[in-house]
Amino acid sequence: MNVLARTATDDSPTRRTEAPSPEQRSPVIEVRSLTKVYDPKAGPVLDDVSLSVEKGSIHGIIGRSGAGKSTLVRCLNGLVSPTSGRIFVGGREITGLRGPTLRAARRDIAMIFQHFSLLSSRTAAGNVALPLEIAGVPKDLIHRKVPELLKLVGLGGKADSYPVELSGGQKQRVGIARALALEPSVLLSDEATSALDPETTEQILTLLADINRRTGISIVLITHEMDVVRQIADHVTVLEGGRIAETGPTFGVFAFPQSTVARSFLSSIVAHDLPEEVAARLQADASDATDPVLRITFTGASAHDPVVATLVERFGIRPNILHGRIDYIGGKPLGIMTLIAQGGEPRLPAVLSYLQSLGLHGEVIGHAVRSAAPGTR
Ligand SMILES: Nc1ncnc2c1ncn2[C@@H]1O[C@H](COP(=O)(O)OP(=O)(O)OP(=O)(O)O)[C@@H](O)[C@H]1O
Repeated sequence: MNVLARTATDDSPTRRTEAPSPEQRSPVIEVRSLTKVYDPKAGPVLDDVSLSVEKGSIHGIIGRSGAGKSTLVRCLNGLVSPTSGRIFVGGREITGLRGPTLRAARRDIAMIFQHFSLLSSRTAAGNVALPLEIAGVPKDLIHRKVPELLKLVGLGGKADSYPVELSGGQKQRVGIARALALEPSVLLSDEATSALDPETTEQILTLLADINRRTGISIVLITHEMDVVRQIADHVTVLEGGRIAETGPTFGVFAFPQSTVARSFLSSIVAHDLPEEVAARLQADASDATDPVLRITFTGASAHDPVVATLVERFGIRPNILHGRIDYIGGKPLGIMTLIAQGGEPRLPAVLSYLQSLGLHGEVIGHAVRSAAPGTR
């Protein structure tokens, strides 16, 4: 990669739109059966984790607190030794490396942090120059590279500012420029936007997506926030209790989550929990006094079909819509709507096959006992 051959613009897109070339599809990181035990009495913190990060991709690793994300990232950059398993970066095994060979391998994996980790005694330019100085890059080259790196992250005018004179977003931009200085093939982002407000978070994510698109650098985003993954990651791995709950293209994982943990992350952006009053009337089995509660997931082009009108006209159902919203995951529309299909119990199989024929996912999440009180909406 040559980050210096490209410069950033202000109109950078937030999402990847270009399909990766066949060369890009090979893994830049491969983790095989990684297990980490700190304390045998506490059990493994990472338990038989295998995953692959494609070259040129933005791969989110999401999990709740304690899921093992930081341990995984520390194994990837060689700060923590796995108990067992193997890690390959750019086809080269890094597990077991020590001393100078480990340091050389780590140059190819740069990192940005939640609290930026800048030296307060150095200017923005001085911070970006640091890894180049440590690597013994000649001074004249450093003088040429540093301004280009600062320009790449949109900080061309802040070379002489000290960290205390910079906003959180600007500090993270310095952190990104410093991480890119040695032209690594992987950028690890460990909760890099967690200390930033939503607007600055979006700007930093836009910058990361732009750098990924321009330079082809692979980015691994460690986060506990679904919104971060949703905005820029093309692949996601969901960690839970040290194990992989799900992994795959972001849209597929969150449009059709298989695990409880992925579903709960989805709920955090597409709030589709039932109103309490309806939840209290919900039962698992149908009876003469119930109506089915349907959750319909709309994806892609199907998001534009007149489904609700068809439920009324063709199936004679009176839909009582409880919640509906279209959101965007990796730039693709994902709609989730929950409704009580009043009068729909007898026609349920026909309704579900109609939804399936449109490529929609219909799920009966329970059966609501009819309310005596008017207005369940
Ligand atoms: N150096 C260590 N020694 C012993 N236990 C550790 C160590 N580092 C982490 N752990 C334990 O490993 C588990 C996973 O921690 P880890 O920090 O990897 O999770 P995480 O998903 O990054 O959580 P968070 O989002 O809260 O940082 C926790 O139970 C933690 O207490």
